Amino acid sequence: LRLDRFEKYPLTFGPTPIEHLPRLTAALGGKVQIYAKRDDCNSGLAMGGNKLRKLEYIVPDAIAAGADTLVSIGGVQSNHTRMVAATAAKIGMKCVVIQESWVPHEDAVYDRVGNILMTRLMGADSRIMPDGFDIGIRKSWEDAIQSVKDAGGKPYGIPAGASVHKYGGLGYVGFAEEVRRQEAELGFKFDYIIVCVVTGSTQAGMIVGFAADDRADRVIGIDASGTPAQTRSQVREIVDRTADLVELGRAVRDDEIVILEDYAYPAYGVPSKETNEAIRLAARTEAMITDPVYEGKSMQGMIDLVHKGYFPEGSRVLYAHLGGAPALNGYAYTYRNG
Ligand SMILES: Cc1ncc(COP(=O)(O)O)c(CNC2(C(=O)O)CC2)c1O
Repeated sequence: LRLDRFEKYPLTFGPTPIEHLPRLTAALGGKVQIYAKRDDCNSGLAMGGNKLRKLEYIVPDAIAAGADTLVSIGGVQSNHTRMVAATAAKIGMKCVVIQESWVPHEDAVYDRVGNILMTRLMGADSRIMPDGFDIGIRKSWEDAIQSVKDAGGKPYGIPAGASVHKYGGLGYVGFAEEVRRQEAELGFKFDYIIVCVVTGSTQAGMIVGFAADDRADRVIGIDASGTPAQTRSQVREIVDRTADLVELGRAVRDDEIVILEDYAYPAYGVPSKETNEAIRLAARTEAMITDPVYEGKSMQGMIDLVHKGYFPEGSRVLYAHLGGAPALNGYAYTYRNG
């Protein structure tokens, strides 16, 4: 795949570790081997996470454009806007982030802790807006870009999750290439990769990357948006754009895009009882911290799929941990009793 033709600005420590999870494997019956790839531990920038892999391919374009301000968008407890703020601080640009009201929250501290606390600490201009959840292009974001221009700045717009950005899928094509190199060292290949999907470019990049060795349909997306049709069409769009950019050489078929919709309930950013049980199981068997918005739901999905026998006995399943733990602080009330 022609990934090498794209400039990468280093924001991460490099390849992320793959670790076997023996106690979680045992807790799920021991017939499917569970591993995790720790993209949640990928950088020293403000607790890291999946968006930094994407931003490594986006930053060179922002610098080439002569921008002085990164402008992005997410919910109040967005991990993405926290990582854009971190990137701006690290490369010496200013940052404006729109934090829309994507989650009906029950905790009084929700808009003061975790991701938004760090975003503010890193000097970003974080603007809370009343608009509800939607992964698409928002007027609030376009207005923020204009406001930077009106103030004489040079804005560089990064859409939600850096997903529909022209280079949004490249980072996770690189993830697939990295996994292939690690598989060569491990002496085996993973049968499935589990990934949380919302704005789509994480899974879309993986699909293109793993299509190169005919494993696109082994990338199992667990929807956490609660708007699966919109998420699926965004994944489709990003797969096609990214496949062209890296010269995959073939079209990815619709049936190769696997997105499971059964775990996003009750709504984006609202954990179910099963989500909370999954978060506790991973924490108590492997001290692996997942969150109620994203990774808790992909963990819930993986656990359910194992119980349902979705993975043939002996399968090796790679859980992509993409970050998200800081948002737990906005759910302190939910987990007050552990
Ligand atoms: C920890 C974590 N895990 C998975 C995802 C889903 O990734 P995609 O948006 O690329 O599908 C996010 C995204 N988060 C968004 C955010 O604003 O934080 C883009 C929605 C995430 O933060």
